[in-house]
Amino acid sequence: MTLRIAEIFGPTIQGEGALIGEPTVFVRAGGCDYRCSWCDSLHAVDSAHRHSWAAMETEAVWQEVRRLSGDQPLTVSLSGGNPAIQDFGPLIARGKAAGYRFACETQGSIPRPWFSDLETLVLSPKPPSSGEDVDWGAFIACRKIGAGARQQVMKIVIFDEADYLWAREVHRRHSDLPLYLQPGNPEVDPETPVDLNAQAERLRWLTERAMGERWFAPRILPQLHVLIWGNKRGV
Ligand SMILES: C[S@@+](CC[C@H](N)C(=O)[O-])C[C@H]1O[C@@H](n2cnc3c(N)ncnc32)[C@H](O)[C@@H]1O
Ligand SMILES: Nc1nc2[nH]cc(C(=O)O)c2c(=O)[nH]1
Ligand code: SF4
Ligand SMILES: [Mg+2]
Repeated sequence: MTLRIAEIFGPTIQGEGALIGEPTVFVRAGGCDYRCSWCDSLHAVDSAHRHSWAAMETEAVWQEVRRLSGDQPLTVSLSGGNPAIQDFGPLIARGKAAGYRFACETQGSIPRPWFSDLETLVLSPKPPSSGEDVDWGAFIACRKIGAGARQQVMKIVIFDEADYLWAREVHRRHSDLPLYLQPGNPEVDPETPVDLNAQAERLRWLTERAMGERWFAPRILPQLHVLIWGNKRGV
């Protein structure tokens, strides 16, 4: 199986959502069916960056994961781009046989049989500020396969009041999925420093908005890697 890979990096800590703080190696797939206005990983999305993506056999990806982890089993997070465009089934099988665990971050637009082989499926439907429209039929198909994973969670990025109200409504329809909210980071150029005070202010607004109306369903978290390294790539 040949895979289009934008980058493989780590070990680092998972900076977002349910597995925050977990030692992780990231495999970032090249290519995405979405173009979110605020995407922080355009180097894995925009075909202008295609030349920097590598065509790698599953075995080569696996060997790189082994090298980075020093052969110690840990969590491998499949992200992107949308990793669901490609077939990560063989990589997951290879890694699981060696005791590694797999997580996947996807917007939930393409269902894949290998979702059921994951430890953690993170579904991240996109709110109005992204400029994308969610195909809820596809999202529900992803959920159905994801039911075979050990856990399945939802993570929503919030930039503004419209996103917040949207997240409340989505949670109403999918209240059985544990929900994580994170404030959006509007500065995604890796060369420009992140304004951490402004990020803290967005987190404060989001927290007070939810607590103010006694909405206790979501866990609200910052992007830990952004606090540590800003928009640096490969961390
Ligand atoms: C780069 S995406 C790749 C995986 C998949 N395409 C997705 O969107 O779920 C990984 C995570 O980063 C989030 N994300 C992307 N840009 C962001 C930004 N500017 N601020 C906060 N989170 C962002 C996405 O919503 C997603 O949860
Ligand atoms: N440390 C760290 N945590 C992350 N969580 C989600 C990421 C992603 O871009 O998919 C990411 C990332 O790029 N780095
Ligand atoms: S779906 Fe994910 S990778 Fe694709 S453009 Fe949106 S945030 Fe970026
Ligand atoms: Mg990211």
